[in-house]
Amino acid sequence: MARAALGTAGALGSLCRWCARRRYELAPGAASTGLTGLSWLHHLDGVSLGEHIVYGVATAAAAGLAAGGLKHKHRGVAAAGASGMVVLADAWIGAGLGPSVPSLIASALATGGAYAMYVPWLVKSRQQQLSLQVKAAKSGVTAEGLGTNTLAPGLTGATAEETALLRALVAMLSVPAVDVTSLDYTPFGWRAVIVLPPGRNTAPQKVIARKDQLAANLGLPGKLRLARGEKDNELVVSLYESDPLATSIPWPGPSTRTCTEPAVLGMDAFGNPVLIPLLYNHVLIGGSTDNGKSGVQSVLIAYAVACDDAEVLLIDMKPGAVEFGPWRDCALALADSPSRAMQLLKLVWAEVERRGALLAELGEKKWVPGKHGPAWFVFIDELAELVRRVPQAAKLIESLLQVARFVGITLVCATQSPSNRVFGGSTDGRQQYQVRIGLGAKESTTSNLIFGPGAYGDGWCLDELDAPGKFLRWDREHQVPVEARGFWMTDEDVAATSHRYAREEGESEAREHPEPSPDPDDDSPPPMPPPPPSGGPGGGRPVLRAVPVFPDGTEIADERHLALWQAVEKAGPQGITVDDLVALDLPQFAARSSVNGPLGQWRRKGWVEEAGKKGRAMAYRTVPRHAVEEAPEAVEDSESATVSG
Ligand SMILES: Nc1ncnc2c1ncn2[C@@H]1O[C@H](COP(=O)(O)OP(=O)(O)OP(=O)(O)O)[C@@H](O)[C@H]1O
Repeated sequence: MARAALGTAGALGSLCRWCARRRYELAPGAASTGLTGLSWLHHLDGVSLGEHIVYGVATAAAAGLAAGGLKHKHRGVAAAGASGMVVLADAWIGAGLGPSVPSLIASALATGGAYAMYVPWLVKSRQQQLSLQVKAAKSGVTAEGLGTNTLAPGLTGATAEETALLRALVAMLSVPAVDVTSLDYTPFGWRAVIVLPPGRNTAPQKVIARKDQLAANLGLPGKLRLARGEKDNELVVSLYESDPLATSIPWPGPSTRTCTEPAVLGMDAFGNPVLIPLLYNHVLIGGSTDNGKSGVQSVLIAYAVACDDAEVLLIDMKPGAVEFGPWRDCALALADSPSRAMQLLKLVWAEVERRGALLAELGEKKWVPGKHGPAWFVFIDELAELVRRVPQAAKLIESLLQVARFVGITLVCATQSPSNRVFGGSTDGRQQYQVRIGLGAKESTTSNLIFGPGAYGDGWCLDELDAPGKFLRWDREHQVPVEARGFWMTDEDVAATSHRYAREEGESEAREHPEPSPDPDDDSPPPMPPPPPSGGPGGGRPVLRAVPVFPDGTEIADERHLALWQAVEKAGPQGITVDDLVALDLPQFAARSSVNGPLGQWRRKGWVEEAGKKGRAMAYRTVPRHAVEEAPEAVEDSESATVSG
């Protein structure tokens, strides 16, 4: 009830503001309608014969005046007489007949006539006053110096803020704005949408680039924010008089138990909750260090673990998984090193294939959590670090981004330094992220890399976010930047949530994973889904194997190198020759030259040594690990060294 009343009051307020803004355009229509209304009132009161005679005489006099004006070619007198005649006739008909079709026709004719005369005058007068103002501005005379009454009516808005904005814009562009389509008062100040005029330097991006000038022209206290509106000629102007997001907003707890509803990430400056539809939408989170990326991810993880129809898989590239470690107990899998990350990604890929095959069997197009099985949310912290350390992960992630959505698998990737390499190299993987969240970052390039080329110029300015956890969100339905702040989860919140949604000890089954029910009319056995990958639904928590490492502790992320390394290790103390390694026909090592590359590097690092001659060729063996620990620091060398055979 109270909400309906508030809504009605808001709508009324908007209507009044619109009328005030358009008062010059509405004036003739309002006058004519008012006159007709009064004449109907007169009708209700009863019109005497004497009054009819007065109406008649006045109308005839006005007609006489118009005729006289025409006869003596006096345009002014003719126009005044004609208008008077129309207006008086309208009033007479209204008073005589009351609310009726003839009265409405007379009123419409009077209104039309009034506009026919008024519009050319209004346009001319606005042009004159504008040119006067521009001339005055050029010769250094202030608007006030001209006198308030000479200010162009087109530059006087419905409110003081609107007027200030229109004048600040015309002082900068020398052309008035076409329209102010909305001006709303918000918890932080006000926000207006302006339609900019055509011209050489009047595009929103050009105005945004001159924000400081506009702020100076405006001369109002507060912080000015500009952004491109939904249309190419729209500018969104926000004046933050206060900052409703200045203090952190405590996390209110999980909002839902199903991932078919969106996650609530925080609040925006208008006081609205920021809803992130995580299901079927990959999310990219970017921003420089200590600006709240992990905080945002924590809120999203908390949402996902609370959902009965979702599973969480985590990849944390920070040593020791400091960010995601606390969520270990409620995650289906946690990878804390490059090789484990790769295994986890492969596991996810296998699951994508399994789900795809299952959907094909069922003849369905989309994975529905709860019906087909749980949605998977794969969170990756420090995406750039993952791609740097495991380059082949980029391609796999790109493939997942392209196909995983419709099988209910969503990637949520956070990175400090988004770059094309992070997005999979040549192709623009960024486009696969349907939701993008930008946290504070000093460089404009970060804005462009997260939100797309030119975003900074359109107002997606991450350098203006002045507190950790503040962000701008972009998705299909939010194309205009609005400052928001993520909920803040304390360590205690994380620990309590992780404990509350922890998976049972030894839980073998993941979430319920329904199979299609057989068709009673169909004798053939129901389609069997392909076997799940190790772990995951039906297989419980996946086990990420022990990580194979080189003697210096770095992981052997490349599988082909791993096979070669294992072949040398397997040969034992007597070693193996290059020809024997080639004879093993390992992938990518079918020629001496390809074996020589890594073998040479390992020798230079002191991991592999000569084991003596076998026939005419030198055999090689791995150096015992304790010996390697004492070996001098390895020299990074991308060039392959040749090993003699
Ligand atoms: N939503 C928030 N509200 C208030 N303060 C926050 C919020 N998010 C983060 N912070 C503050 O900022 C600090 C850094 O946050 P966080 O660790 O999430 O940043 P980050 O961008 O992930 O950093 P890094 O790149 O080092 O991982 C936190 O310790 C906290 O004090």
